[in-house]
Amino acid sequence: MKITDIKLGMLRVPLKTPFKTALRTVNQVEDVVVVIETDTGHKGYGEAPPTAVITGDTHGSIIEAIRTLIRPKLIGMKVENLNDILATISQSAVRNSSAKAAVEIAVYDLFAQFYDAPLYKILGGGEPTLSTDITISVDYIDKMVADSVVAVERGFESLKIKVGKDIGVDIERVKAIYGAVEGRALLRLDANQGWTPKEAVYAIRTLEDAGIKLELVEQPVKAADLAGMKYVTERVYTPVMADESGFGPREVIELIQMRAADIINIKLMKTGGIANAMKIADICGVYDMQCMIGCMLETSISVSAAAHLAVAKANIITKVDLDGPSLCQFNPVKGAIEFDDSEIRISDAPGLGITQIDGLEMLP
Ligand SMILES: C[C@H](N)C(=O)N[C@H](CCC(=O)O)C(=O)O
Ligand SMILES: [Mg+2]
Repeated sequence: MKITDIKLGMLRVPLKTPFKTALRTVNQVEDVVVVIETDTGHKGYGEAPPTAVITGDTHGSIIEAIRTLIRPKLIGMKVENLNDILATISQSAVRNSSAKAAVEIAVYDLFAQFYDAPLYKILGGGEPTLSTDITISVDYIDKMVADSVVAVERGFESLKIKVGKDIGVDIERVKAIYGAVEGRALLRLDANQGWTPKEAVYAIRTLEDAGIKLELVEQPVKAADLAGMKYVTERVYTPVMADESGFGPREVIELIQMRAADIINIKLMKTGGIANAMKIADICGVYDMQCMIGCMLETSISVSAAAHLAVAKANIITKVDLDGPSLCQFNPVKGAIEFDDSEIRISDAPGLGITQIDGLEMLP
């Protein structure tokens, strides 16, 4: 199965409600879609969101990297020579992790189709179901409480509460939400780098002292401040999870060796795709460290790849934050994965199982 072309498109889907974090506010998913064509007629799909505040990637940088640095090298390569293709993508440029992830996901989609098996079986097997949390955007306290109650009533058992805007209000936000949903859902906080190390320790200890049990706190301090991550991790009982601080395997090894986090959030858009994500899961397995599988603002194209990976590594990837498609007003992707509120069911069709993408605008 030879790669004959790599085409790009744009997929736009409005969100149900604005997505607000300490880093940004977004109203719609607007992602670059990769379609890899082959001489057998099979197509592989991938997706890259422009999360400039986290990955540095924009629409322009994603499109340019794929068109000029990756596409010319991949055309003519055989899908069954997966490791050659992975090395070629990885060596095509430094960084550009979202562009690399989108292409790699499409290649894995084809590789699994070549063997006529769903991707998770190629990655190691497992049960094709997952349960995800849902994000509660940082907002006025009353709005966050109302959103949390609705999410719990829809059956979500884990809520990812965005904080990191103002330490005093953040503490009140979490207390109010905990009071409203206590015993009905686990609370994960994500500060998206919004606190200083001292603020983070103060906030988490204040919540712990108030008897509030948090499942974890994600990325309390600036991404590059590993000493700050360690400072917080050492001083609180609540597990601290690294997100923006850990992109690839090397950074994760550093985080582990420094003991700067208790959990790692693996996202394909940070790792540059599935191969590095598997390496990170294996590294964490060696150190008995748990992982979360996370996503950016993505539809079911790339979220389905993350879901396949998660079920294949379910012994290490024990936490799931794959709510991108749930935040969208509609699902433009047919096949792949089915969402029933918190429950995700992976298709048993070959590859990612994508059969149709509505509203995909191909780029010239
Ligand atoms: C969508 C997912 N639940 C999430 O919260 N991801 C964010 C980053 C997403 C973004 O800003 O696009 C995270 O874990 O920090
Ligand atoms: Mg995060």
